[in-house]
Amino acid sequence: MLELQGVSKKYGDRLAVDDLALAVEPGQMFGFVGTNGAGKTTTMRIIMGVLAPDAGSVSWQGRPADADVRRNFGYMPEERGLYPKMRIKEQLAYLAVLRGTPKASAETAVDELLAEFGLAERGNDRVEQLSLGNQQRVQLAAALVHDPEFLILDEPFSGLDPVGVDALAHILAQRVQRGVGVLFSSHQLDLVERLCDAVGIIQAGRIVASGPVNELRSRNRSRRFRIVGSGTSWADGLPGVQVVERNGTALVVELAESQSDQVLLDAARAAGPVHEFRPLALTLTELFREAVSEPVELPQTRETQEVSA
Ligand SMILES: Nc1ncnc2c1ncn2[C@@H]1O[C@H](COP(=O)(O)OP(=O)(O)OP(=O)(O)O)[C@@H](O)[C@H]1O
Repeated sequence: MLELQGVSKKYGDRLAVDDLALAVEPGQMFGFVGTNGAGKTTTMRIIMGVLAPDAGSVSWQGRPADADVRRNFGYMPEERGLYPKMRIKEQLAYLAVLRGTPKASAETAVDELLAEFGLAERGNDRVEQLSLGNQQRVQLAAALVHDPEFLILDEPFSGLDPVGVDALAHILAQRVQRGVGVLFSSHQLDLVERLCDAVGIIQAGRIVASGPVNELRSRNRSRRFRIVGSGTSWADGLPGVQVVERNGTALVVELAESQSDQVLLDAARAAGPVHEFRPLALTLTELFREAVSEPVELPQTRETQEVSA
């Protein structure tokens, strides 16, 4: 298990990560989500040892994460960082050797990865000759080439078209099936919801919600209900009830915090027989909105800091 405990990091007097704790199991796909500047990249850099935290610890399988432990990690940094002019095969083999893979097995691993990524024919091309989607695949290949047990991926899906997203998601899902843990950041909540078993929602450097998506759903009561009854006009003008969707005799409504679901049910029954009455599962977007709705003072942006510095 990858575990972070009490991790804090300041840039000057700006607190970017604040007493952060999270845990990701082997074989788990963990989505790390938060608004711009929430502290995702900083956290991932701390996990990889690129940045030192001011406080707290990072451990893997119970061992403090030192350089040795981190050799088990594969990393796709925000700033990417492949050499655009170097040939793909050469570059990947170089990275594998750098991380301790013997040269002969590095070359085999590169060939296998390129075949898996549909890039077998492109091994002798330079990175800059590839499309953005293919460059992103090579970036992922660079994170995978030494067969790591854990992957830290900073926005791996950004800028990809739906085909590219599916290709990358498929490759990651295969690794997860083999027991590799994956922590990736993303702003695409629908994608995170589709791919991840668990999520961590970060706001202003703090984890405001984390855990398996289903658990988060059951902890947060939905305010949306689907009702199939007699007509739909009975819901009009009901205090604290907003009609979201009508379809024949089916209705989806959003209930205000102040309104009780029992009042809604009574109103539906007063209009005639009710055939269905159920809260709708929260989407990750709704969970996210709920989790970040607590007012937390947002950190100054990098730009603001630079201007005021
Ligand atoms: N090198 C730096 N110097 C000063 N402040 C920084 C630096 N790097 C990040 N910050 C600030 O720290 C906070 C967290 O930034 P970070 O990049 O970790 O967030 P993020 O969640 O990855 O954001 P995004 O989704 O926009 O990539 C922000 O307020 C940012 O402006």
